[in-house]
Amino acid sequence: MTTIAVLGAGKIGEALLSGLLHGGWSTADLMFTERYPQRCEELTARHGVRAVSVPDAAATADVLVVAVKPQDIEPLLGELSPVLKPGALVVSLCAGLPTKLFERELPEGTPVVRVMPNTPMLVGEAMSAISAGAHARPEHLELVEGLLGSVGKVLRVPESQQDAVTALSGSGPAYFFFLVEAMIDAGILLGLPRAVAAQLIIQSAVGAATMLADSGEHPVTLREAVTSPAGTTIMAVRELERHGVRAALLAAIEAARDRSEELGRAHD
Ligand SMILES: NC(=O)C1=CN([C@@H]2O[C@H](COP(=O)(O)OP(=O)(O)OC[C@H]3O[C@@H](n4cnc5c(N)ncnc54)[C@H](O)[C@@H]3O)[C@@H](O)[C@H]2O)C=CC1
Ligand SMILES: O=C(O)[C@@H]1CCC=N1
Repeated sequence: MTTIAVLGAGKIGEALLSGLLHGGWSTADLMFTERYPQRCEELTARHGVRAVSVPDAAATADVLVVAVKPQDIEPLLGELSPVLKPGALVVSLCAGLPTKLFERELPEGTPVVRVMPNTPMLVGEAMSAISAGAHARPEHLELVEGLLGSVGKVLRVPESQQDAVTALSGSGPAYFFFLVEAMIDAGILLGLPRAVAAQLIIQSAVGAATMLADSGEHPVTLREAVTSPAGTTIMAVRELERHGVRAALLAAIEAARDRSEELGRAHD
């Protein structure tokens, strides 16, 4: 069995551990490192996975999944590089950071796979996009596909598309949460109790997402089916267009892509 160490078990690192456990992985094959002892205790209590040091992780794990903030990458790679086992695979979940940064800081020939996952990993519904570094072979990509396939869907993309992927699906869940939050507020504006508004909107989101995923229909077709001539929906759509919601989404996602590129350039 492949042994996985998550280096930096914050929000996404914990989501990966939790998703893998739900996907059938055993606690014996998983471990993590964390800089705060309290966080180690909390995660071990919650998931039964053991906390280890970076040298212990490097000595035992076949796959080292780096899940620290991009700003914290250099000290971690400085700690990892001298203890990394030859042949171990390094998987980065870090937004913006190119594989060449890892290849520069780690021993010559280290296979690196860059991944952009998202937090629905927690419920087995992640969207992850993966790209090979210079020394990653087909079997490394297959291993990562197997790993992430147990917590959601996986797509291979050229690394040049990873900043756009980060802006779309990496950050994407936040945009949906933002919309849901605003729509629940609209229910409050119309005088509904918060719990009622939340139930109405969350179930509508689940239903709409399931239709998008399962029907094979284009979103425009699905939206048109809700939009009756001179009905209620077209009145709302006119307001969405008047307030530039489509343009706002285009600009927002472009800004997220630009930030991902900037995070990478900070380590040139
Ligand atoms: N939160 C999200 O939705 C997503 C995050 N990512 C990427 O995942 C990475 C982590 O993001 P989050 O989990 O949101 O951040 P976070 O701040 O929740 O987690 C990072 C964790 O790393 C730990 N850490 C930092 N330096 C360490 C070191 N040297 N040794 C051991 N532990 C160390 C911190 O204590 C913290 O718990 C980032 O690079 C981010 O771009 C990628 C996709 C989605
Ligand atoms: O906001 C961020 O930087 C991270 C990367 C993608 C989602 N969260």
